[in-house]
Amino acid sequence: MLIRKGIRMETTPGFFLNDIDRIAVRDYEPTDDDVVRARLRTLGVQEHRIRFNKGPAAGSEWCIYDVGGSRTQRIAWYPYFDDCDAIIFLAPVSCFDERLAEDRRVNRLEDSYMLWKAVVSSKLLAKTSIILFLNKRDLLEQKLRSGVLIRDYVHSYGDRPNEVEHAIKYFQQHFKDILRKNSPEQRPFRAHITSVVDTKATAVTLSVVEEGILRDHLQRADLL
Ligand SMILES: Nc1nc2c(ncn2[C@@H]2O[C@H](COP(=O)(O)OP(=O)(O)OP(=O)(O)O)[C@@H](O)[C@H]2O)c(=O)[nH]1
Ligand SMILES: [Mg+2]
Repeated sequence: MLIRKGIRMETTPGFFLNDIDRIAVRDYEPTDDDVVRARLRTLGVQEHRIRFNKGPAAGSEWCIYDVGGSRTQRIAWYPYFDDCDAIIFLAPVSCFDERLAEDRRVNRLEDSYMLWKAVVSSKLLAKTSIILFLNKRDLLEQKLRSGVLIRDYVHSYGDRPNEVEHAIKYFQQHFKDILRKNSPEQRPFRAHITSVVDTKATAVTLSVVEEGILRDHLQRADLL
């Protein structure tokens, strides 16, 4: 745990401890890598305005809302659904064997499926682009390598190979089926496999997402 400028940060195990000599100095300044590894719980809704000065969205300003994901925070989302072009939905694929901190009876992956179903079936969001990030791929890989068996937690996984690519394909198909069955209007299934702590790869993913959101936005404007 790091305490800095009044912010409590829980950390990805090992990452900060391995770098303790760099961090435990008086004039420590966090790097981008430190920032993405910090566990900084979002309370309520945080608004960020970003002006693009290059790429397809150059010249425009986007308003990005970061919403708290835990169950008690979700009620705060609804006022933002009204006028929103796109949602990036992060589902942690490494969490198939974990339970919610706020309700130990609920498996985290099951909770992501339920929340995804609620979001994609919302009539208010029928025209909103929804992009799924199957996130924490790196942690899924570590977990499977350490010997955790998916079928012990996800019984329907059966005899499929206990390997990262097979697992992601299986989870992804489940999200896709939920979208197909519950979306009030037909819409494409857009998914990316991510480890958002890999800032370079994430920048590439985000530029693809940016283009897609712009395209959808222009298409909607054309239809109006
Ligand atoms: N290794 C790894 N760690 C990740 C990844 N994505 C998020 N994390 C870590 O997971 C922890 C939680 O990330 P946060 O961004 O604080 O979580 P959040 O989903 O916004 O949670 P709330 O703010 O409570 O909704 C942090 O320590 C992140 O560094 C990933 O793809 N790989
Ligand atoms: Mg957050």
